[in-house]
Amino acid sequence: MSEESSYIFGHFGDDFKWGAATASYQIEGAWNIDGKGQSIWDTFAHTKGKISDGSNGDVAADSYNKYEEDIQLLKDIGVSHYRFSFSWPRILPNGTEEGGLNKKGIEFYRKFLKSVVDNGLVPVATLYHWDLPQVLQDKGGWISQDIVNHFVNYARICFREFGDIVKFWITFNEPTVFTFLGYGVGTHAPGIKDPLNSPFKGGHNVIKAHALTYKLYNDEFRKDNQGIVGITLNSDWYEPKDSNSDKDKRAADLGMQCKLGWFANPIFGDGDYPQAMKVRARSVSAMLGFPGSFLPQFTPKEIELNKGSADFFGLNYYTSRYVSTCQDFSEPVTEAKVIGIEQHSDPSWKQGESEWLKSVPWGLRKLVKWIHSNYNAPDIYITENGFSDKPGIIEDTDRCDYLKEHLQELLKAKTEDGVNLKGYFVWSLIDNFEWNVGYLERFGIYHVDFEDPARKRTAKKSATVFSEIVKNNGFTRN
Ligand SMILES: CCCCCCCCCCCCC/C=C/[C@@H](O)[C@@H](N)CO[C@@H]1O[C@H](CO)[C@@H](O)[C@H](O)[C@H]1O
Repeated sequence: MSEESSYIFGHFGDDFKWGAATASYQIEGAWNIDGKGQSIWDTFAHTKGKISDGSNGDVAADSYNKYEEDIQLLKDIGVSHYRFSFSWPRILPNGTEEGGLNKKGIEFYRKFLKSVVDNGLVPVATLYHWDLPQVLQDKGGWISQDIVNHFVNYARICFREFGDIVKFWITFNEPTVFTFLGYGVGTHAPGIKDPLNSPFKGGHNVIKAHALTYKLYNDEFRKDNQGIVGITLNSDWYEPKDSNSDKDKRAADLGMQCKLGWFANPIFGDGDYPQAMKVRARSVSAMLGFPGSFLPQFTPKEIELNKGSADFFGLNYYTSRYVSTCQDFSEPVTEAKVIGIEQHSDPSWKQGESEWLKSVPWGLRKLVKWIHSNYNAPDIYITENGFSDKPGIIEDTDRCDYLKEHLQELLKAKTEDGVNLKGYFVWSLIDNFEWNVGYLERFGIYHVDFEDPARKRTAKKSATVFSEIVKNNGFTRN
């Protein structure tokens, strides 16, 4: 089952962008400071039993106060771009402008952005990295149709307040994850368990909100601000368990269509959900006595709006799976059971500290090639890629190997396969709050001491290894 790989030398090209990524709830802290409203992650993490180590993001890496230091770290590793996210409730504590704009929140982000650009870095802003204002969740959150306009209005405020500085926008981070884990299995905020209905209703609203936000930028901001707007989707690569089995090949394709295609096909494909996903949703619905399909339908007008609503494809990649077919639908309902597949891994794959994360570099090359050929060769930015280990490791050899090996595969995809790869952002710049597992799994190339009130940052070995690749813009012979 192993895949051959070879080491190559070469560079990514002059226009390739290097960066590091973070997200507001995971690093900022200051959860109730300077007028910030409560987010669903504040509520969730403050609820006993939801986070493995009982922690929360109240202080996190304290980047609200230490962002200048973070910017210095970015300069130290030599990247040109910083991917961060705006906290919606820091800007709109009650979710909407009518509920009051938080001037201090706007001032904070303008100060932060000024420092980013004054230091010669390019800001890449994610509008939504999962911290929905709690007030909006109380009105139904992503399941409510009203959220579409609320999001577009929030986006308008960000374009208006920050569009002179921010030219690189990502509407959503990983919608499959926040809809399925947040509204399906309930391990993420807001903790709703309804695997066969709510994630798909929520996802439908996310796609509509994304497409309308893209239109908004085109109609009202693009001419003056000259920026780009895209979305970040995540996917594992699904490889047939037996490459000679047609059944396994179909299972792997179904996995790709349901996981990546769910959001990619409407935006980068024909404007609608993938046919295979629609068929699967109808058959699962029939099996469970759900009338029609749990997958909502777009109107022809919505399909037109969805189609082509991104200037680039943001991709987060962490791991891959071998896949075979599976008809088991016993409790608990998992993502794989909904899709109708069984997932397998190879014992030789290096295991991260996160149970779901195994290092499979060749999967990334196959994934970007798949995107290239299925969605008409879009510009692709790897907006996240990284490896987890235990707290406290500074000599993080496994992460160094992971980054080098994944960048090797990307170099092959770019130089040998002709994939339009435009940039790479490591996840993450610094150790941070890793959602439902708190601080037990670390992804930073800089260590953060969460016991220290000063949240001291220390470079790990991977910071040096990564910065060397950035400096060489690839892999050179010494
Ligand atoms: C009939 C159709 C059925 C479709 C069903 C599809 C179900 C999709 C379920 C998705 C669940 C995915 C769980 C995987 C999660 C990881 O990839 C995720 N943790 C990655 O998140 C990003 O990575 C960082 C490290 O975990 C994280 O800190 C960052 O904030 C995330 O952006």
